[in-house]
Parts: sequence; structure tokens; C-alpha cells
Amino acid sequence: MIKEEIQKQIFQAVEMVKQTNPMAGSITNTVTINFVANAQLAVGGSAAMVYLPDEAEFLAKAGKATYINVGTLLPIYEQTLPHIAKVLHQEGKPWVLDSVAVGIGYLRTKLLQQFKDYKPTIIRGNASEILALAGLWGLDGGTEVSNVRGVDSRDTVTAAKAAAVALAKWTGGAVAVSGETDLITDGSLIVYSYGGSHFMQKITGAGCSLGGVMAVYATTASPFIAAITGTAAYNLAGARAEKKVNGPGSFQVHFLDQLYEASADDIAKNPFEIKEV
Ligand SMILES: Nc1ncnc2c1ncn2[C@@H]1O[C@H](COP(=O)(O)OP(=O)(O)OP(=O)(O)O)[C@@H](O)[C@H]1O
Ligand SMILES: Cc1ncsc1CCO
Ligand SMILES: [Mg+2]
Repeated sequence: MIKEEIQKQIFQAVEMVKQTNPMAGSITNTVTINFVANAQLAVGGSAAMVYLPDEAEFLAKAGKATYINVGTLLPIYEQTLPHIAKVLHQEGKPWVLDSVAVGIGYLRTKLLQQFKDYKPTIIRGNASEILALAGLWGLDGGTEVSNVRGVDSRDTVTAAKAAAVALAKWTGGAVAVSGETDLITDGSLIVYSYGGSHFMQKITGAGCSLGGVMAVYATTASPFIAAITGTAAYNLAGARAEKKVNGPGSFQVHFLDQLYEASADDIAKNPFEIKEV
């Protein structure tokens, strides 16, 4: 795909979301649940967060895409998450997996292992999470032992390239690795997306909310374009917000404003590079 074609599809995804207010339901962590919903609303989507299996199934069927984030697991998730992943897989509906803190605890490991066969359409995470998920799934380039520090990365984005490609080849969807420069792949092409702000590491949930926003774009665009579009919007809004603030508190507020204000044209033109795998 040539750069102009990707830019055209980014533009269309942003416009379509602004015009149609698509709903993407979420099962996400309790730390950043509010920020995820606010970011989804800022780009033009509609948010709904649930915990219970039947409610998750309802949202999965009612929406065109779903966001699943395993950041803070509750006992009920042992029922909710495999159930909803199966429903999404069977219905052929796109879903985004954020494999937060992969490596911690028995339930998280079991759930993330189960997701392998349900093939998340977009896998999003920081570099250590992508490396550890590929390792857990026995794919090339993964790390056998998770190097994640709680929810934070200890690896560089480029170190996760082979793992990201292997995950994308397995799912047939897209994988997005976040960091100073973001990497997005569909298994054959790699997009490097530039921008953002160091303040994004000083607020919690920049990554979680990015996953929620990717789910909003996945209601209308292919997994690869949805992942690129969300990332470009974040890199643009982050860079613009940084110019207006001196600290993380006001950054979060300005970031949401910039996400809301970013036009389809601005997001499509945010700097990125395309490489073959
Ligand atoms: N040093 C940085 N400079 C510019 N942008 C950054 C930097 N670090 C992260 N970002 C941006 O922040 C967003 C979230 O990425 P990050 O890697 O921090 O996610 P995460 O670790 O999963 O976050 P969280 O778990 O807190 O939600 C991405 O859009 C990324 O481009
Ligand atoms: C801080 C934190 N702890 C569990 S989930 C989460 C949000 C960022 O991933
Ligand atoms: Mg994260």
C-alpha cells in the first residue's frame, strides 16, 4: 500500500467516526476506565463499559468493534473474557486486545493464553507486553519470561518488531507497539508513526485509551488502518498538547481537547514512514 492510499484511508476513518458516532463497548481496567471512555468520545465515538458476561455479549453484538484490556482483573473476568472473545471471533467482529501486565498472576496468563485461538483483530501494547505475549503464544521473537515492570515497558519498540510481526501473521490482523516512536504492522508492512509527548508516560492510560480509540476506528476501517489512525491521532494530539502545558495534570486535559480538535486532514498528515517487513 502506498503512502497516499494509507493517508486517504486514515482521512476516511476519522471522518466516518466523526459523522456516525459508532459505539465500541469495552471491558477495561478500573484505573483508566474513565479516560478510555473520554478519549473514545473525543474522537467522535460512543463508549460503554461493562464487566458481566451477558452484558459483554450484548455490547459485542450491538457494536461493530470491542475493546478488551486485562489491566485489573476481577474474578468474574474468568467467565466474561473467554466468552466475549469467542462471541467476537464467531461473529467475525473486530476487537482490540491490550495485554496489560502480561506475566503477572495465574488468571491473566490463562486468559491471555486462551485469546490465542480467538485471534484479536488488533493487538496493542507497549514493547515488553508485545514481546511477552508473543512468548506466551510460542511465536517467533517473543520473550519466554515477561520483562514487563508492572504495567510499564522495559524494552524498546524496535526490539519488539519480530514479535509484533509474528503476532500479526498469526492473527491476520494488526499489531501496534507504543513508545516514543510507534510501530504498527499487518505482518507484511510496518508503519512507524512519529510525534507524541514525554508527558504521555507521566499520565496513566495513554496506552489504554489508545486501544479504546483504535476500537472506535475499527468499527469503520481495516485493523491496520484503525491501528495507524488511532496512533496518528495520539501522536498529533500529544505533540500539540505538550506545547500548551508544564505538567501532566494539565497535559491530560489539553490532550483530550487536542484529540477532539484534530481534523481528519491533520491526522492523515501526521508524519509516518512505511517499510516492508
Ligand atoms: N517518550 C514518548 N514520546 C512520545 N510519545 C510517547 C512516548 N511514550 C509514549 N508515547 C505515546 O503514548 C501513547 C501510549 O504509549 P505507552 O507506550 O506509554 O503505552 P502504555 O505503556 O501501554 O500506557 P498505559 O499502560 O499507561 O496506558 C502512544 O501514543 C505513544 O506514542
Ligand atoms: C496503572 C495500572 N495498573 C493496572 S492497569 C493500569 C493502567 C495502565 O496500564
Ligand atoms: Mg499499557
